[in-house]
Amino acid sequence: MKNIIPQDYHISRNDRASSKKHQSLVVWFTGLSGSGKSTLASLVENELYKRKIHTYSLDGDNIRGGINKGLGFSASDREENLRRIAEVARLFVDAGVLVIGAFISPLEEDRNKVKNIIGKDDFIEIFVDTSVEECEKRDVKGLYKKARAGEIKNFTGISAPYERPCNPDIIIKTESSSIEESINKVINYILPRIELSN
Ligand SMILES: Nc1ncnc2c1ncn2[C@@H]1O[C@H](COP(=O)(O)OS(=O)(=O)O)[C@@H](OP(=O)(O)O)[C@H]1O
Ligand SMILES: Nc1ncnc2c1ncn2[C@@H]1O[C@H](COP(=O)(O)OP(=O)(O)O)[C@@H](O)[C@H]1O
Repeated sequence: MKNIIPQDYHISRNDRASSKKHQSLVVWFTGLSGSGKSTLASLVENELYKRKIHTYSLDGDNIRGGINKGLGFSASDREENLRRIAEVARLFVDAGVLVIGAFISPLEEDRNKVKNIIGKDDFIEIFVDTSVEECEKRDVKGLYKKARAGEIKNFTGISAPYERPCNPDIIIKTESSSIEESINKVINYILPRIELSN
C-alpha cells in the first residue's frame, strides 16, 4: 500500500502467550443454520474458560448487528462478512486470545480465504454436520418456515448453497452423538495445540 509503513511494536505474540500461559488460535464452527454451531461453541468456551484459557466468541448474528451491519446474504455480502471476521479474528489471535467462531460460512472458497487470512496453522475447522432435514425440524428461530414460505431469500440449505468442507479438522454429527461427546472431542483436539512448548 502506498505511503503506509507498518509499525513494529515491542510486545510480540510469543510474549503474550507466555503471559497467558497458552497459545492462541481460531476454532471455527461451520454448518447450516440450526446445525448446532452456537450451542457447541458456547459450551466449548465454558470448558476452556474453566481451564483459565482466555477466549472470545464471534457469532454470526452478533457480528452482523455491529461491524458487519448492512451486509446481507448474497454471495458477495457473505464473502465480505467472512473476510472482515477473519481479519478481526487474526487481530485477536495476535492479542493472545483463543477465538471461537460460529458462522455458516457456506462456501469452500470463502472458508479457504478465511483460513489464509488467519494462517492455516492457527485455524481449526469444525464441520457441524447436521442434515438440512434435521435443521428444518429443529427450526430454532423459525427461519426455515419463513424460507419455505419465500419470506427469506438466499436461505442456506433451501435457496442458497452449503458446500460440505473438503478436509475439516473435526466432523461432528449431531444426529448421532451427544452434546457432551462433541464437546469432549473438540476440547481434546484443542488443548494439546495451545500448550506452550518450553
Ligand atoms: N438467508 C439467510 N441464510 C442463512 N442465515 C440467515 C439468513 N438470513 C438470516 N440468517 C441468520 O444469519 C445467521 C448466519 O449468519 P452468518 O454470518 O453465519 O452467515 S454467513 O457465514 O455469512 O453465510 C443465521 O444464524 P445461525 O442460525 O446461527 O446459523 C441466521 O440466524
Ligand atoms: N448433538 C447436538 N449438538 C448441538 N446441538 C444440538 C444437538 N442435539 C440437538 N441440538 C439442538 O439443536 C439446536 C441448534 O441450534 P444452534 O446452536 O442455535 O444452531 P446454529 O448456531 O448452528 O444455528 C439447539 O436447540 C440445540 O439444543
